[in-house]
Amino acid sequence: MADLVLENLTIAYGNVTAVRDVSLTIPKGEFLTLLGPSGCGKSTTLFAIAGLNHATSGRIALGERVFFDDRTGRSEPPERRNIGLVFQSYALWPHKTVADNLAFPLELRKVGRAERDRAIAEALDLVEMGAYARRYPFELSGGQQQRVALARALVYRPSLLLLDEPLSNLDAKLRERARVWLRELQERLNVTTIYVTHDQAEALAVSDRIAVMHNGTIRQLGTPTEIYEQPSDAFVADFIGSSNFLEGTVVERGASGSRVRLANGATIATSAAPGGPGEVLVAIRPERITLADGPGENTIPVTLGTGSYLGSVYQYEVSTPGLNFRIQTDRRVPQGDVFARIPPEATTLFLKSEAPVRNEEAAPVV
Ligand SMILES: Nc1ncnc2c1ncn2[C@@H]1O[C@H](COP(=O)(O)OP(=O)(O)OP(=O)(O)O)[C@@H](O)[C@H]1O
Repeated sequence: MADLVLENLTIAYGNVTAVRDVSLTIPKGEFLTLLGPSGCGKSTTLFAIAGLNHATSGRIALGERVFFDDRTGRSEPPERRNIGLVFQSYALWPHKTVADNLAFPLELRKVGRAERDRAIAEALDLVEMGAYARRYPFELSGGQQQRVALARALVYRPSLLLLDEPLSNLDAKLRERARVWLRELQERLNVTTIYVTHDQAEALAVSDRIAVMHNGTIRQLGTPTEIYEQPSDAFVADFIGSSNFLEGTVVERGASGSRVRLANGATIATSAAPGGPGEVLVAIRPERITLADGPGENTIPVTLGTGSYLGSVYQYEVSTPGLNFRIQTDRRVPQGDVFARIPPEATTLFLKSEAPVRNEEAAPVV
């Protein structure tokens, strides 16, 4: 089984280092997503694997086949890497029919006519576009064009499939359906796939593993559950889903849990604190905080403020002197004084010095 291995990959454009010292092993058949904010180096990494840009240093190999190695000076040209690529823009040739779009990469590979026709029919069937072979791209919807682009990337049976935001031109509903369909197809073909997106919901839904990138480095590599439930640092906790970061000071440390005095003076039980200074951020997801009728274990009095309806849940701003955070509930709650319970097992502690830059999302006020 051929694993794709990136070793100490660094890619610079002049004095901008877009990717720094990235190492990653992707087993055969895995669906791995590179996820991160704009400019974090996702596409640069993908293009280096495809051979469309030149890595500065490091090594890229698929099993025994070395695509790039700066120590030996080896750099295989893109057309020899046998990689299927799909971009956000689809990049179909407008003057060629669907079948001719698929024929082109096979002609480049000098595949004979009979074999070519068979491969085209098979690839179009895979993406459920068999009936559209004679149409031109402008006669297809966005979703259909995206399927044709995928068929063109699969028609020569690539060893790797690289997808750069392939669904971002589709509307939200179609996009959701397309990702389920894409994942099913990828599993059926068992083709190793690297998917680039900045959409965390998409990444959580389709991936075997996610590599969360920031400033050209991988901040965390793990399954969607690991990334969501056990973020390795405050950047990941903030970027994936939504997190509150409550400032506090560790007053008691234990192997399995700590006690933290929050900025409002209340002391709560939390998960274990990191080593280092006692100033911490207690990260907790808004949906894990519950409302209680009165005081109790790990419960703090708060004032419930503005509410937003997010479609499936209600989100409220809550405050207590020195602390502001958000909670989510499945029912509408009147504004006023309430008690918020913070389950210790739902907290993750980070050093205060790691505080992320916040991105506030807008939602309709209820
Ligand atoms: N051809 C180039 N010349 C110079 N700098 C570049 C070039 N391509 C990318 N960069 C820079 O490299 C960094 C990483 O860019 P990259 O396109 O890999 O980011 P990305 O994570 O894919 O972002 P997006 O989600 O916006 O596509 C950015 O700072 C970008 O400005």
